[in-house]
Amino acid sequence: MNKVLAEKFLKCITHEQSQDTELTTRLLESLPIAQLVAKGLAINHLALQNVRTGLAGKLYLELGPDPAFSADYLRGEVKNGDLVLIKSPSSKKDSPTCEGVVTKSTDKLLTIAIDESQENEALNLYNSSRLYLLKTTNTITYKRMQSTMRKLCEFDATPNNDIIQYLIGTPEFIAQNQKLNTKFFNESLNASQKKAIDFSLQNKMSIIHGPPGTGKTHTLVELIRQLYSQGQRVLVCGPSNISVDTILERLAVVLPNEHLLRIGHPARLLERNLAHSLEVLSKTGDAGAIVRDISKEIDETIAKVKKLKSFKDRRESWKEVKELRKELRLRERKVIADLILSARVIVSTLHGSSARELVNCYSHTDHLFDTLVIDEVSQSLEPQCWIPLISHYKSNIQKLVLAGDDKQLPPTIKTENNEDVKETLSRTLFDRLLQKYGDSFRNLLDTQYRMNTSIMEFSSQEMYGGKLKAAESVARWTLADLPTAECNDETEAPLIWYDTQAGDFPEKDEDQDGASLTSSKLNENEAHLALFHVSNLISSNVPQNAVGIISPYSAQVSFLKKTIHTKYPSVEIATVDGFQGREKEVIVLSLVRSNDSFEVGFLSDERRLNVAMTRPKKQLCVIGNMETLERSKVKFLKDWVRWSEENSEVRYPDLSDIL
Ligand SMILES: Nc1ncnc2c1ncn2[C@@H]1O[C@H](COP(=O)(O)OP(=O)(O)OP(=O)(O)O)[C@@H](O)[C@H]1O
Repeated sequence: MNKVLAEKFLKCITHEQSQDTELTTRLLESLPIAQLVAKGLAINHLALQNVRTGLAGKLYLELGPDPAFSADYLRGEVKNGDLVLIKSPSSKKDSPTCEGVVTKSTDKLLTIAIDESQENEALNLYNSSRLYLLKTTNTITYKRMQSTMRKLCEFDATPNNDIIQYLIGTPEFIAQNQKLNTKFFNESLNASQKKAIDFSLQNKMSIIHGPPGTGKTHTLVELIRQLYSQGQRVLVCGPSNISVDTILERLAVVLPNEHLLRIGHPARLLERNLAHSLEVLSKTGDAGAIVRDISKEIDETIAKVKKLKSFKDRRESWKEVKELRKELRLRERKVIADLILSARVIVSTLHGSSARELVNCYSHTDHLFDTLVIDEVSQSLEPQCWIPLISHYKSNIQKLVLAGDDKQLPPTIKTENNEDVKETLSRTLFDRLLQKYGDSFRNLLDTQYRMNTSIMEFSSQEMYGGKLKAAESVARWTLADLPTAECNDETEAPLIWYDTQAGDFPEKDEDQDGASLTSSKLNENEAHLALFHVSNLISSNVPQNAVGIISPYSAQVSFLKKTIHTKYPSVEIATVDGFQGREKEVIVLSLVRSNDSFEVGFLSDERRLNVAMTRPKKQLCVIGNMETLERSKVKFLKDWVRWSEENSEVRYPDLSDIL
């Protein structure tokens, strides 16, 4: 059984990787550098300003604007954690190229961490001018999923671990559901949260289903505290750095900090979590003292190398650096193993859980973890969830807690041309287990602490079987309750819909000039209407930073930024994905689609819309053509329009008031 499952996933992951790489390559090859810069995929006209040793002995390259060009700031967008290639425009075969991770990005300086295997190339970049940088596909996650699936294939029989057997399906899982006498650290937890914790404590496997704002993180933190107090060692994972950093931040408030450890590249962590970073701890404080001296020596030698003119001299000095690094690694390995073995709660991304540092510890111990917690499981590919289980097979993990919401964003899948691959990968572990074991081990958190009841209501009915409740503290709040805001028609309404069906708000394609690979839609008048509504709110003293604007279309997001940021720079504008897991006092949702053929494109993705409409706390303002949605083929959209006609304040905007 393990073989069948693993082979199927292996095939799908390999296909997905090739699609992902192909799409990026197609874009990078088909568009000129200026367009890549415009699309946020490249930064041009760079010069290498400095090379230094950064955290964990990695080489850090600092790039700034090339003085040969007039601009003294960098154009383009990269963010911390992006994987990039730094290239020289030379067409020569051996022209230097480096791959690295962005660790810092400002208008004037980019810092890129690179692996020591690329040190020679990095130094040769000093001699090149007009460097540029391209964002690339991160192949590491694919490689880890593939090697995990290969290992799962290699077991002759079903692996000898209860959790793995439940996942693969040999024994039937029978849930225990008793009320325990748990002494909760946080007594303010609601009944559904306490029930979910009791359930997870008494069963080997559980799902905590957390709809928007229902305190999923709150519940996980209490559960981890309970497991910790029982003396357990817990591995906490999620698909992204931000998913696990949110939990770590809150754990740091309630658990002894010396028992918390974060695995992962420091460039990708939230700054406030750096104090728990394995890489940082192994370099600082008492633990790091034995490696600091040698790091200093490495830096001094590198400083010398940079001044050398001839390639031969540089290579000699480089050898010296390599020897020093070897010694550094030996010392680091000991420090790292000590830190891991003394930690009790270890936090990493799913693919980070197979980090060499962790797995190497099995040469000192047979057992690292008792429980595995996976958050945002509905956003994770199933093969990703297998990475910690297989990497820590030796630990014989006895408890698995999955948390997520199958009604919010699914994992991103790049494959478009193969339905079988798409279907296999889009079915998450959450979905598969629910289908297999029914609702018996799903624990729904049923009280949300974010939205006014009217904002929550449609989502609750359509997505959660009408089971969601609004906590008393939020059920009736509106923007008028903000300390600065005036009380008027603009601030008192929790739900507003500007219906644009009169015809003055046509959608259009972003561009038809060869960039069809990423072509998106926009609706300029909707953006002007958004500005109109935001201006009304701000005139009513709603603070700018309380306002968020969401559109499912990236072209509309760009146009909204252009239209709104000159006047209101602190209003946050992003796609739905940019707002997942976040909230704002008020959200303006620009739907864009407005056409006579009732085409709705992306809007048919109900999970994405569910995320968008559940971000606001006190007001949801929708801008959209009700007719286009109502006459589309999508039931969710038809239901939404009909429900909104009854339950929200519908306004009919007049373009002459707006422009
Ligand atoms: N039992 C509770 N009593 C009072 N407030 C609570 C309770 N549980 C959660 N909250 C509050 O609800 C809000 C959402 O909680 P949390 O961030 O844990 O939810 P989440 O489900 O992880 O959120 P998201 O929807 O972003 O996934 C927080 O402000 C939290 O303090």
